Amino acid sequence: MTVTDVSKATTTTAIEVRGLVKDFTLRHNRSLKELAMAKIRKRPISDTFRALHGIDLTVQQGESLALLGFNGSGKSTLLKLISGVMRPDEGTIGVRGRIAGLIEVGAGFHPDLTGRENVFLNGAILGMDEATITARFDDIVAFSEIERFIDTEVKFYSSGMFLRLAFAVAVHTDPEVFLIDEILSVGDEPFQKKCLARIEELRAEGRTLVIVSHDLSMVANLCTRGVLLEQGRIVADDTAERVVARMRGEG
Ligand SMILES: Nc1ncnc2c1ncn2[C@@H]1O[C@H](COP(=O)(O)OP(=O)(O)OP(=O)(O)O)[C@@H](O)[C@H]1O
Repeated sequence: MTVTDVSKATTTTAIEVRGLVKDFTLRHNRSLKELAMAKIRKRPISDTFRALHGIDLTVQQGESLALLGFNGSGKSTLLKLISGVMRPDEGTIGVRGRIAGLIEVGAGFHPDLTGRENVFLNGAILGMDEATITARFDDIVAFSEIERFIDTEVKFYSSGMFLRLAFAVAVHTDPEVFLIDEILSVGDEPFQKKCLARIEELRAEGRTLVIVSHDLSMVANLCTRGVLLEQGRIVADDTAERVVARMRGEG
């Protein structure tokens, strides 16, 4: 986790983000001649792109928040910073409680290990001890419905199979804060429905959810709050329904 200081936040705060800035370096492929000319002319061969411009966001425990915005607006970058897989250039991030993130298909899995070995690896990354993973192993595999392939190396898995195992492990870590990026879309419809039902249960139990999705109907149903990003800035923070309506040009 990047920073875990929620001292100034209230006791019900789950996520506290202040002044978050993220820059990426854009490199350009150039020929040797162009590189030499750039050096002679003292022109930079790379430039910086600011993906997030000082984001402030507080999420209360038990809130279900949809991060919305068009392609490239900074949603995944913000989620990666909150989950701790990426570090900000400026600003602070505080998260209270056990956090599980489904951010990229296959992230946290080792390709040369089997599904079974990866359940233990991924479970450990998400903070479960070996005895707990062993106790929950059968439930994890049953949820994923990929029993037949559990001893196959995951480099042979399809993206839907990765999602199945990753989602199954993540929900069995008993997360207090659950971050989900677009990846549900790689699951087939029955599995997506099963994931959504489980997410609903987590919400009903008072877990904090942050969801990135382009499925506007789904997030309008699932989430209570919507935050709209535009070019790395928050431009709306309202009910999910109203933010979805605005994105559809109705608001
Ligand atoms: N590793 C990286 N290197 C360079 N630029 C990046 C990197 N990751 C993201 N970006 C850029 O940052 C901006 C925000 O990207 P991000 O993936 O957060 O957007 P998004 O809102 O999740 O988009 P989408 O809806 O298409 O998934 C984009 O312009 C993207 O090209």
